[in-house]
Amino acid sequence: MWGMGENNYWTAIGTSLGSLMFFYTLIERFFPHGFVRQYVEKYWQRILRFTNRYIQITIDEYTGELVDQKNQSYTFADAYLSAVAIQRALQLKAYTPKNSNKLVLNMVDYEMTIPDEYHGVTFWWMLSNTNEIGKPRKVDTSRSLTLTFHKKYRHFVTEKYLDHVMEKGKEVLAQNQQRKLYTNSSRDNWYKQEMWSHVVFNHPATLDNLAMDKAKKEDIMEDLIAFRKAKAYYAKIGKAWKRGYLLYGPPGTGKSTMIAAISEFMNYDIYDLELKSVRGGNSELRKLLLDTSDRSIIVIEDIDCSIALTDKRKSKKKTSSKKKKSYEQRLAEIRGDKDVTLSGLLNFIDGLWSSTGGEKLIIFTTNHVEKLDPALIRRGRMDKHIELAYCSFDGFKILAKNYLNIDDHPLFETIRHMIDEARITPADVAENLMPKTINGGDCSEVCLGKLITALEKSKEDAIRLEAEKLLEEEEESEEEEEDEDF
Ligand SMILES: Nc1ncnc2c1ncn2[C@@H]1O[C@H](COP(=O)(O)OP(=O)(O)OP(=O)(O)O)[C@@H](O)[C@H]1O
Repeated sequence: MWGMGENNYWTAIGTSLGSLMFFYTLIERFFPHGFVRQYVEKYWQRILRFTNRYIQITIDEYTGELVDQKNQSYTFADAYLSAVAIQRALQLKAYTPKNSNKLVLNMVDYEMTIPDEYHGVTFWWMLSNTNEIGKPRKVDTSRSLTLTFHKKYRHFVTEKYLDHVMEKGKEVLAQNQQRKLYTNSSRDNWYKQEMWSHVVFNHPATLDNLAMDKAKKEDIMEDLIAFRKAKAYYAKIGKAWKRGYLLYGPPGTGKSTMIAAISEFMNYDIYDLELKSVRGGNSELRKLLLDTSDRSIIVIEDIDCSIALTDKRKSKKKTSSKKKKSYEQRLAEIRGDKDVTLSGLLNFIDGLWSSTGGEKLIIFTTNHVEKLDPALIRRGRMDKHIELAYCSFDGFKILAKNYLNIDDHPLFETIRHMIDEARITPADVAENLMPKTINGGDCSEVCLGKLITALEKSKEDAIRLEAEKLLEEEEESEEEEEDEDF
């Protein structure tokens, strides 16, 4: 009898389990993936709330009653959670932001729980349309994010986890945004009180396809990565989170291309500051620079041509050019334009800068590094000096890969022997490697042949230039000797 009863008992359990499995499979079959899990988690979070072992933190979408008082923390946490939701394959909505052609995935608008794990601790986030469950906010479209965690992790959350959420959220936002190129040279938007106008920046240059020695490139990448991670370090040493790069080298060696590549690598916007267009002098420069956003690169190209290189030299220049002034100078005089001075620029780089937030690179470029005032480029202002040189064999190989999609060719050996002596710029190498017709055929042989001819010519030119220089020097020293005899 007892045996029979036991059998019935197990049969009943088996049948119940079977039915449960059947219903669960049916629900999972006909409802979206994760439907059951999502609802269990949603109520689980509410249950946790009523035990006194758990703490909840709410981040509202708006800081006040008005919709324009957007809470930055909400924006970052929202972006972070969207990324977590993607990883966990939860339900998402897709949209394309204004001024962008990128598809962005975001959390759905109704109540939804997202579990997140950080350093082995599980957190629960809930997106809701109300401030507190059951209490609607005054701002119609208001939403909030509620974080639930065990109270033993209180310090961990406030000291580590929330910082992690904000940092990662910023990164996600930056990846979703398109880079912009700002310029101050057009005054089209001044009536709107906008000092900078911008276009979407889609330059194809990357540090990978930049022709440059491998070791030098790696050094730059390491420097940039270290800078990006150095927020706490800069705060600790009490310095503004900024870094200055000086790019120098002959025309066509890739200074502008490198700026575009750094912008791509860091995902920073570029502010192309045209000093000659700063008509209001140092005070306008100050306003312009205060109007730049964090995570950006401020570029002054051809710094030697943009500003009088020392204030002293400038005043000399002024007196000597009294008789013969250019049309632009006359125009500036009549308009009452004020000059940006070297001391104004230095003052900004050192002092003012500290009050403008953080994570900014400032890049100067020049073809004539020897002309620059040492005060302008001393370490601490321009922390890293990068020479963009004539094309090396390493650089050529990158260009051959970019333009011809080849890693090797029998003509490479000839090029290896010639390229250093030829002193040819990457721009000239690129010009020769560019196929003239795009017919899909392999034109490597022809393009490499063209490059070899260009290398021969360039080498011949370099020799001729050297001979002329020697001749000039000899003539000068002969003249000096004659003067001494006389
Ligand atoms: N190092 C490089 N790697 C890849 N392409 C390059 C490089 N240098 C130059 N080029 C090619 O040559 C063109 C001109 O280069 P770029 O304008 O960057 O040179 P630059 O040094 O800034 O010149 P300038 O001093 O005249 O402004 C670029 O559009 C790019 O196609």
